[in-house]
Amino acid sequence: MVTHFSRFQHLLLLQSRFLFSHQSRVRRHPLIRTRTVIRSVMGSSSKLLFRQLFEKESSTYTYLLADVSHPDKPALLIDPVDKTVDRDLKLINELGLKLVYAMNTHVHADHVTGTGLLKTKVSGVKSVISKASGSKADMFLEPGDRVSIGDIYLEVHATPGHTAGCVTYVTGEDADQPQPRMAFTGDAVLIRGCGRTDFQGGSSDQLYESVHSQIFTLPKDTLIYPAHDYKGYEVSTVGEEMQHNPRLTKDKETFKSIMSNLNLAYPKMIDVAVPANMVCGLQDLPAQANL
Ligand SMILES: N[C@@H](CCC(=O)N[C@@H](CSS)C(=O)NCC(=O)O)C(=O)O
Ligand SMILES: [Fe+2]
Repeated sequence: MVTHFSRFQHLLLLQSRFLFSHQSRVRRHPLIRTRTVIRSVMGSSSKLLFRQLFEKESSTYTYLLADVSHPDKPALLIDPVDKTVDRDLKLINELGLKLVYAMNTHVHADHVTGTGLLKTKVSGVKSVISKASGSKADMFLEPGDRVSIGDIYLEVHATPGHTAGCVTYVTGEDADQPQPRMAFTGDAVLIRGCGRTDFQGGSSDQLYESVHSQIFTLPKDTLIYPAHDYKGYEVSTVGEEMQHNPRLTKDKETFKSIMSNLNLAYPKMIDVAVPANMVCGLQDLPAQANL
């Protein structure tokens, strides 16, 4: 009995040492602050390379996704900004990726998209946006369409309301896709906020319906990656926003009243950005003819 007890104790000790050293490794690892490592700790697919990049003047997030298990390492960018195209391309080259798609969640009003510029710098890149946006691009998406890079795909969900053509890109639900799922919500859902609805065909009624039917119906652990953040957040989840979003947790009438009383100044670049983004960001460049 004594021997048995001490063996048991020994096992407990070994187990607690393992847990302790594992936790310590995770806490002390110098790369833990990068989002790639966090994603792999969370159990994402090992095929997916994921980076969240920031453009500080417009507080815009650009997302880089690639399938690094594929020999070509095909990659896509979501919501690239013209001013940070060179930074993004440097990273893509350093990582040995092949940029295939430059996508937008909507026609942005606060910055010029980098999609057109990317097309002039990397041959074969295709610009992608929703058909409902009315913008120029190489590929037009409709609800339910999929955009694939290697084995990874994004599914298109129509989420109008901030603009008429807004879409959310959601990683696939199959077991071999990155888990938990990731939703790139553009300006439909911001962390603890949402996109304004006072221009570009915006409608608070429609935004409320879009979010509740297309985003809040995803699994609660789905990661939310917005196009902007003004408050210092990086990522949220569907469950977290369903519980804590100060606008979208309200009933529709209260939401509509909040949205009509935001009193926000128009984005500083709106008069430049919207016309430029309707032609893929290239209104002043000769390459426009190639779009
Ligand atoms: N001050 C910024 C513009 C800020 C702004 O209007 N942001 C938009 C998203 S970009 S179209 C928005 O929807 N904001 C919602 C909110 O609650 O802040 C500038 O001048 O560029
Ligand atoms: Fe926007």
